[in-house]
Amino acid sequence: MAASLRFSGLKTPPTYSFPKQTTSLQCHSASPTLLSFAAFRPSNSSILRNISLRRCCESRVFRVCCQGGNVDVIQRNEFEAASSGEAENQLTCVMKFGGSSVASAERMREVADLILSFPNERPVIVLSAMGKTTNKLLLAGEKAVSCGVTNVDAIEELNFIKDLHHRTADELGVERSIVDGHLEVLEQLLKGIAMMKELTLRTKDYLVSFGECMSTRIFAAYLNKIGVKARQYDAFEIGFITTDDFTNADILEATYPAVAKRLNDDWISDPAIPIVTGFLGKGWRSSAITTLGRGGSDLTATTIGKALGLREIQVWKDVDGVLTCDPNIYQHAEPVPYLTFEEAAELAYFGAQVLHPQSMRPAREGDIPVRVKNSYNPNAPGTLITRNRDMSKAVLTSIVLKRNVTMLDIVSTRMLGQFGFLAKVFSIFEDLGISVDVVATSEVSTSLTLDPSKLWSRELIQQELDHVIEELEKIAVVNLLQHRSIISLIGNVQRSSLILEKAFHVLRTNGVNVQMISQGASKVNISLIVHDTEAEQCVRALHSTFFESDLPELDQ
Ligand SMILES: Nc1ncnc2c1ncn2[C@@H]1O[C@H](COP(=O)(O)OP(=O)(O)O)[C@@H](O)[C@H]1O
Ligand SMILES: N[C@@H](CC(=O)OP(=O)(O)O)C(=O)O
Repeated sequence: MAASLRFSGLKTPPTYSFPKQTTSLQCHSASPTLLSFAAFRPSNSSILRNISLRRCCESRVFRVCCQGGNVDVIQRNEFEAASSGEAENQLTCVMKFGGSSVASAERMREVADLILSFPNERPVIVLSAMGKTTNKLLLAGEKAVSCGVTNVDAIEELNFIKDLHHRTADELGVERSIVDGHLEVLEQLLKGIAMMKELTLRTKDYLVSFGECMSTRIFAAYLNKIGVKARQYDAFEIGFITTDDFTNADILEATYPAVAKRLNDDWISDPAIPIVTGFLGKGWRSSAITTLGRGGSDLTATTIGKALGLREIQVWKDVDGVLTCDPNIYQHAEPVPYLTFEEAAELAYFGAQVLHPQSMRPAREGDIPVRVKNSYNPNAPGTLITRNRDMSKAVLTSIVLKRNVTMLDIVSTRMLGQFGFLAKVFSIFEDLGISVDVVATSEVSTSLTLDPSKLWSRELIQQELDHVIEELEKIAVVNLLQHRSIISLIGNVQRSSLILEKAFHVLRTNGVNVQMISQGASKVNISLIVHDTEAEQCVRALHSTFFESDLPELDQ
């Protein structure tokens, strides 16, 4: 059976045939640069895979790409003829506001004004929980484990959360009933935790979901109250399908067409600004609520951006963009005007709290620019993250610190010439499901660091480490070094000699010994491992050298 390409949401959907395919393809988004499709299994309409249809700049064709390569080509003018008229009314961008941006009624009002100050945009809004609600929910859960059922209603954090959401509703002039149901269930859940005397990862995710569910309901109600039509969505009800890795779930491919279809269909049939919960998903096996890891609303936003093929993804924070280093470490950090997806991903992965580590992936795959802006200072230009940027003058872009890292020095017990040593070492980490961050290696020895977040999210940290070492000691002498920090120099590795020369000068002047260094395949990151106690001082000194004094003229 030949496959066909249907353009959903169009009044007279054209159909294209794909002679060699046996699936049907349904368009779920259209933008000037990217169209996304889902391939459906004809027998039961389940999603087979997503397909990106990208504009070929030179020729007047769109190219359909399947996993294995191109499967067919469509004339661009045919598509444009089919989709014209619809594009004018499509959703244009996604705007994500983090907890700091929606921390109070006043902040919510300012965010509403900010959204309305872009009359030409038809945005999808993604919100995090208000202020520190997620932390408070987790604390309340931990207290419930040991406080006894009768004392749950006295948990300070529960009362703080109730008060914050009631007060916010009152101040915005929306009914408290918009969150009352959630607050009641939240209290029941805490009583359940108190009764069971345990807080599983699955329950933790359900517990923290109340934060985003309530902030989005209040905000949507407020927009409607001031005459701006808005519709609230729980991400786990509109197709955010994830793995069942509670507290750290990954988004599955099926999410893109499902989310696009739901948001587009609703928008076309009854336009209202979508207000979507960040951070949350639904486990594909368990059907339970999952979360995408702390700070996961950024990932929700980029996922929606890619799913709908939007023009731009905006993440609104409480800082003037991505900065040259963490402002909590060094207050003279400066905004970085431009970054590539690769630089931003390294920066996020190596610990810059400003972006979720996985959030660049959908944006890069969809080639959708990400703008990091300050909701407290909207006129600041922020940071623009795109596929490419002019690197000819770039040396160092940002310095990132990841603290409390565990490092292992592993030396083979057999001497030179032993093959398979590294393979054995890494298979041990694979078997135990532990991620490795930075590696430096020779034929018979290797030093590596373990991803702290992957360890922290588990309970048996010490036992797990003991187990790793026990396994490694069967083939090597192992030295465990804790309380180390990774300082990542994100920048133009084409200039690595200059970066290293300056960095080592700074470190020597400050009497710091580097314990490991790695410049891997990534063209944007050099990692230095130092002791935790020296790390912040190093970052400040490096910042002064790279960003506050003139660097030598660069050869072009
Ligand atoms: N390199 C960096 N650039 C900008 N902010 C950073 C950086 N490193 C750490 N941060 C911290 O990240 C915070 C913003 O991220 P986050 O708290 O997740 O924002 P939100 O909750 O608004 O999404 C800033 O307030 C800042 O303290
Ligand atoms: N509320 C969640 C998700 C999130 O993304 O928050 P924020 O945007 O405030 O970092 C958290 O605190 O992790």
